[in-house]
Amino acid sequence: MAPQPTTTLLILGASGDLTARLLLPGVSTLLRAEPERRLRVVGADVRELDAADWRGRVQTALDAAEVSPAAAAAVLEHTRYVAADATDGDALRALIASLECERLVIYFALPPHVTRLVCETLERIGVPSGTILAIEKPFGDSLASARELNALVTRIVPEQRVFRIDHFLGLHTVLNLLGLRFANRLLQGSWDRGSIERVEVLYDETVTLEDRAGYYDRNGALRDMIQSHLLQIMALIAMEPVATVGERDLRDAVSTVLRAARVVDPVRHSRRARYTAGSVEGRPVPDYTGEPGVDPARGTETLAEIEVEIANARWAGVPFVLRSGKSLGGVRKRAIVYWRPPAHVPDGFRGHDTADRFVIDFKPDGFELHLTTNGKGEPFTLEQTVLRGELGGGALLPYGEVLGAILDADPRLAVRGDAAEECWRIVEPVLEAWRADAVPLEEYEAGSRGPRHWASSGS
Ligand SMILES: O=C1O[C@H](COP(=O)(O)O)[C@@H](O)[C@H](O)[C@H]1O
Repeated sequence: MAPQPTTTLLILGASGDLTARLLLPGVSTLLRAEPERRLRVVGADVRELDAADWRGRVQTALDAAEVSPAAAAAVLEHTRYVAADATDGDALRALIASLECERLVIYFALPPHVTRLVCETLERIGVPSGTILAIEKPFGDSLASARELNALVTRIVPEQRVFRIDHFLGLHTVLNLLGLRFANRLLQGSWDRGSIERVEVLYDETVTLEDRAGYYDRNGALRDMIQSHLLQIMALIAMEPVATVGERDLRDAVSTVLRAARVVDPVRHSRRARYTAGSVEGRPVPDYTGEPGVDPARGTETLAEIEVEIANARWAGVPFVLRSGKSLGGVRKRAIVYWRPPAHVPDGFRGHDTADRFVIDFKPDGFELHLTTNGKGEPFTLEQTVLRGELGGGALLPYGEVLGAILDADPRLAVRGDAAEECWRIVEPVLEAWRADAVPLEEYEAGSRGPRHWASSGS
């Protein structure tokens, strides 16, 4: 087999938190699992960063992942950091020329408005043939901006070489949804409106802003989590069976189901809230509006919920509730599929009142099947038995999984342009209703489960 070309991973925005916290560790787990990969890592950002500081960051990630000495040495030999403003055409041209690379991946670890400026620059100066663009979420900040960005990036490289990154798509449980849904008969037979009453995708976090107010306060929970990650998860739960797990089949099926999805009444079917002072896991948490970097006038929500309807023969009438928030009292990162009650439970049984459900846990990976069964001892008393299973996690961190796919030019784990637009199309009416103040911005105490009257605060 011909040797693979060396890929240069050029990280724009490399001095930021995302690179140190997620990208470099992701690259490192990839190199631990596949030390034969020929990869050069170059960081660039407007901020000056000492060469030793950058090398130290790379080395720390390689050491933490226990990458083999030979593979780590190969990366460290060539890695470097360049202080450059990538929105400046001359600076970016010089940076790309200095890479002398066989194959280039440009990774945008940048806020959406800077990503757009850099893409405009790339359109002017051009990129080496075969270049891949890997763009972090959120992809744009509205339907209109996502459309413009799609048009822009596909003037630089073809769609197949645009990787809209969503690290959730590298989560094993999320990928395992495909096996769970399509490779066993048990679930396939009851995966539709005839059997399922409601689906919830919940992503409750205990973390607060983690020094990301600059990004988060401009976006809020709906844009940060629901518009991207949770709608993608919903699509995998709801999509039609595919003939193959090939890129075209998978991404077509995701887009098709997203096209059928909508928030029927954005005022009745959305909620927003932000946290007030409280305590999370023993840590005091200040009022959101008092967090450093937050502009209280923006009215940013830290907890959001929407109810989506999928208008097709499989799902019509089944609510898909998507919720995510920060500074909550407990972590819930799961999807819950509630089955309808049986058509008839024989008279004489007692204790049958909890819906049977299938719970898919994203962190840690696993699932639970809650089934109504006969109680222990007393034969005519019903209770719920929980069957638990682990879902195979992989050797890679989600970012490693996603980066591996980028380096292999396999777009299955990336969001296609039309799907990115559909996600914005779904949330846009909600954003509009919120802008018009048609939905009140409620409050919840940090450390609680959210406003008490929200149904999703209890399940
Ligand atoms: O993309 C994001 O995801 C994280 C949650 O993902 P996890 O893998 O850490 O569970 C979220 O905290 C962050 O705000 C968001 O930007």
